[in-house]
Amino acid sequence: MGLSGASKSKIVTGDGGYILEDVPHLSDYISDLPTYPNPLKTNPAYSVVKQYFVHEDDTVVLKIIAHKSSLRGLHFRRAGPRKKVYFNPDDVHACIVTCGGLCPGLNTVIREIVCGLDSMYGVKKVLGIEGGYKGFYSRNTIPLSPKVVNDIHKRGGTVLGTSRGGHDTTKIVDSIQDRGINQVYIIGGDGTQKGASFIYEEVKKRGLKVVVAGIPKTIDNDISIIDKSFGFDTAVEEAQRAINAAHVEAESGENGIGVVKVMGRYSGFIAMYATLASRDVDCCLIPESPFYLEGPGGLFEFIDRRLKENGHMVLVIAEGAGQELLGSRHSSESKDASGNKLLRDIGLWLSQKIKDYFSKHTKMAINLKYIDPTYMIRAVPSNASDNVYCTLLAQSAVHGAMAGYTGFTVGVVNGRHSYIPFDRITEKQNKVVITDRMWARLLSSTNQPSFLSAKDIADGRKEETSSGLSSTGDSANGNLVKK
Ligand SMILES: Nc1ncnc2c1ncn2[C@@H]1O[C@H](COP(=O)(O)OP(=O)(O)O)[C@@H](O)[C@H]1O
Ligand SMILES: O=P(O)(O)OC[C@H]1O[C@](O)(COP(=O)(O)O)[C@@H](O)[C@@H]1O
Ligand SMILES: [Mg+2]
Repeated sequence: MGLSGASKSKIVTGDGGYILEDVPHLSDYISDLPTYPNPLKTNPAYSVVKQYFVHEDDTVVLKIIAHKSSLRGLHFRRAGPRKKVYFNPDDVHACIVTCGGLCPGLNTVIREIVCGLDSMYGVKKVLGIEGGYKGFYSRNTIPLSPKVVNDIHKRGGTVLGTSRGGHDTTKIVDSIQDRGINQVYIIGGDGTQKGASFIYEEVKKRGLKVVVAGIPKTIDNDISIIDKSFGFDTAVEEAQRAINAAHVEAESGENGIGVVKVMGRYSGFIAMYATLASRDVDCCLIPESPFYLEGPGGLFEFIDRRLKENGHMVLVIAEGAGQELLGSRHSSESKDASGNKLLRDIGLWLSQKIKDYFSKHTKMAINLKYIDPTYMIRAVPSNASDNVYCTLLAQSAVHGAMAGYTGFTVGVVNGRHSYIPFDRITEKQNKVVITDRMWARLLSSTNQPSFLSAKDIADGRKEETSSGLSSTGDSANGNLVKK
């Protein structure tokens, strides 16, 4: 096996086209670090475990579908406890920060980092950074202990507070250094993980023995590589409530139309999954699938037909869908503090357009109810399965940090917890692939128009092939399956 140290990423190659995209380790830039036996070995709770530690060569494959002639392809380091740790638990001073928008499960991840550090490794010093990245240099900190975080998983939001913007690498690393922090746990989405990568680079430049570990968060499920982000299931479940309400309203009125807007800036996963789960939805509109309103094959024609057939209909729209139809707003004011494009309210706009169309062009009196549950969906506590998921993610992050790995995001890849380099996580966003079988399943469940011409479909296929990623068409979650 050869190690290519020239590039930014740590690539290890092996036989049969095997590639390990490894994560950095403290020992890459600090020599002669002392190691300690992992205290899990003597932890009575873990005495039942047959194999205490993850083998140091264990890796997780990215491409799970293989052919006879397939290369073994890209792998990531498997997460989990290691035989040796690079920190004496008494010397650990950890901190946790949450950044970006809310997401169900944030408090669970905070809780389980604190409890995992304490119960598995005996680490007692953990600090909560208030209010996101800017909290490192402008806000207070909260000492966190298992007692302090005991009940927080039952609450929505984040007990630490969060924010957008304010990422100042120098000030953040100064604060880490001044406080003597040596493990930094950063919970946040794609923007946050980019920020975490800068923190890691600066820490390395200063030669500090500080681990930087990311835990990916977003209800939009738009983080690539990982199977699914925590809180997504909860968000979909919550979106169902709004869809149910819209259906009840629509069904009860004459020519009732229920319009529900859900989050999803660039990716329509919440809308797609909520639609597939509900079966009451007649049309689902997502950012990845452009649509048009008027003329043959347009949305108005479809709504008209559905109302005549069923007497009511439910439409679910992701906030990022159809933005091009609204026209652009002055670019100076259209970004948030983190640089994310601010979107106009497509749900409200579309509802008005539908009302206008029916009053001007038909004799049909419609009864439209617009429901916007966006913030309700992400402000709830995580459900049972997300709670367990958050616990495992937090523990994987703790194991990685104690083992001296750094510059990584922890994530589940094909069902296995893995350590993924920051750059890999942030290089592109996860999107619904509308030429994939999952979107076809949705189209077949709603019977809505695809709004695609034969040329659009052919172009989409060409694009996937040329980007080196192609869909097998049968992925379980509607993501690309990398070949
Ligand atoms: N390219 C970037 N470089 C450094 N920091 C970033 C970058 N993008 C976002 N951030 C920081 O990450 C935090 C969260 O980003 P944001 O985009 O709001 O949410 P999310 O992490 O959920 O995508 C903010 O404090 C922001 O300043
Ligand atoms: O109003 P806010 O707080 O900026 O959040 C809105 C955004 O939050 C999200 O739910 C998630 O965004 P992040 O993952 O960047 O936090 C987007 O879908 C939505 O546009
Ligand atoms: Mg983001």
